[in-house]
Amino acid sequence: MFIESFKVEGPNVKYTDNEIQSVYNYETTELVHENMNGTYQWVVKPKTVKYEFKTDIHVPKLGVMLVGWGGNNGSTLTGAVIANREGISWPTKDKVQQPNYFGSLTQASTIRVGSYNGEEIYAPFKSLLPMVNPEDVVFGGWDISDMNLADAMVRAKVFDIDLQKQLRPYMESMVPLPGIYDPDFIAANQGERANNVIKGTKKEQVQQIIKDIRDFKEKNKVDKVVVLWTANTERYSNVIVGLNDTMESLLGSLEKNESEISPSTLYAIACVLENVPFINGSPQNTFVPGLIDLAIQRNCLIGGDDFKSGQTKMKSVLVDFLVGAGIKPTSIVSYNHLGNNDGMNLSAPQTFRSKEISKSNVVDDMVSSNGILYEPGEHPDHVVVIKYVPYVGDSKRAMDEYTSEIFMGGKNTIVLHNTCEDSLLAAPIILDLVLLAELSTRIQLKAEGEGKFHSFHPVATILSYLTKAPLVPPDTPVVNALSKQRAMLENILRACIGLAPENNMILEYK
Ligand SMILES: NC(=O)c1ccc[n+]([C@@H]2O[C@H](COP(=O)([O-])OP(=O)(O)OC[C@H]3O[C@@H](n4cnc5c(N)ncnc54)[C@H](O)[C@@H]3O)[C@@H](O)[C@H]2O)c1
Ligand SMILES: O=P([O-])([O-])O[C@@H]1[C@@H](O)[C@H](O)[C@@H](O)[C@H](O)[C@@H]1O
Repeated sequence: MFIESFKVEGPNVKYTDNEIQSVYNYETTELVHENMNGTYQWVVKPKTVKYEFKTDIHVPKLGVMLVGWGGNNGSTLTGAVIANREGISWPTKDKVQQPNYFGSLTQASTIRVGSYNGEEIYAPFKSLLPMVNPEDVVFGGWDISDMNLADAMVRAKVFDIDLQKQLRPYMESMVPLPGIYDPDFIAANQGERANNVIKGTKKEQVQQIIKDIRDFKEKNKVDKVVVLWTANTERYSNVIVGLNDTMESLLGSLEKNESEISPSTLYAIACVLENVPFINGSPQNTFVPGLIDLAIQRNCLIGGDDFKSGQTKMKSVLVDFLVGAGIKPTSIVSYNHLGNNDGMNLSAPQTFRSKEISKSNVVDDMVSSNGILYEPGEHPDHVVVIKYVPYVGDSKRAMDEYTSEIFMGGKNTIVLHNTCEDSLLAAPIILDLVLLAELSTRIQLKAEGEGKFHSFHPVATILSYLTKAPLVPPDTPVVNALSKQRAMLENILRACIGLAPENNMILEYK
């Protein structure tokens, strides 16, 4: 059964006029490798750590500034939120289509709250904690192309024509601010659209981005801004000692107008200096060590990398299932072709390499979790291929082949064909990223023994369900398995309202 909302009553939660306070006993383990009579024994010791959480329940008026606003993803998300807000429906050859948020974890998924008269009861994921309503979000942003959002929507060829016609009046007045353009970091084929760029030194460009954020905040009277990169994939920046390896070297390089600082890192510097959360939806290493250092020093949320939307999302499910079932993937071949501008940009070797890295590392944690199947250092053959085929446009076609070793020398091969519709999968993920980033900045926590409440670590691992290559703090494990990422997120939000993690035991019925 589905319920729209619920309230928790119990000793572990208190609702006040300003916040939700909770107490959560974090049940974990501590491992020791003990020498017991000459032989070493791993000893696992259950450990309970008491946490306190408090969540500010005042939902702000949120501004979302997209870098690459005029792109397929940016125009698609903007149009979709308008369609939902205005209740715009449109005829298709099958039916009259209603707007929705399908594909958004926060807006279209549910969580189990318990059983009632023998029936499982589910509630909206977004009912866990007060979140921004997407239809209250004010969108803006930058693009190196000056095309207005209505024309950009046409260029994207994502929405049905009748929907585009109805959205045009709302979007044609939306014009992206000039962006920071550096042809050295994206494919040369992007040059023809770069007619809307910020001139000046890199430092002057950063200062302009900061001014843009302040002007946007003032003009739209928003309480908070979150910036998200959905611009084109850049090549990796070279990480060089003295250039960008520390906060000081990065800021020093900015002063010296060093060419190796990428546009995405410049936007990120501006956001961190302005204490505005910055999320990277692409695979490049925007967050060079110096930027991470700066974000930590300024306690500003950063998150990424690379939206996990289709082929890789499926991979982080399938490999988790196979390895978890004791089946040994030995060969993973992931091919896809697409015809949108992202695909054109990825046709350049240096930008493709950024995407190849993020799409390839996603199985590492699952493989290293099973020493029965894999020897130390052993891993499946893993190939990623992306081809640009203009005709298919945004309708990316992914084809995967998974070959595994099974019982007694057997082999199993799974072949998938996945028509991903790139922007219709990515846009709801962008929405979740900005809403969850904003929510996480309203949560404070304190473990027993810590003197005072503090925010989550600025490197927002909490967003990892939504990214191919989760950015984590130094010395933190990377988890890519989708089910574990979703459970982590849900259980942290459950802890904020005094609910235990969903353990799926349903002991009462065993
Ligand atoms: N399913 C998906 O669509 C998906 C999944 C994961 C990651 N991504 C990533 O999301 C990004 C956007 O995808 P898309 O399909 O919307 O691409 P797109 O090419 O349609 O849009 C990118 C936009 O960014 C603009 N741009 C490029 N460099 C800029 C800069 N420095 N400053 C401001 N604007 C700039 C371009 O003019 C373009 O309008 C890509 O990097 C892509 O790899 C997409
Ligand atoms: O998310 P996913 O489907 O694994 O990966 C996708 C790639 O296969 C595609 O070529 C690229 O254009 C998208 O940006 C996205 O990164």
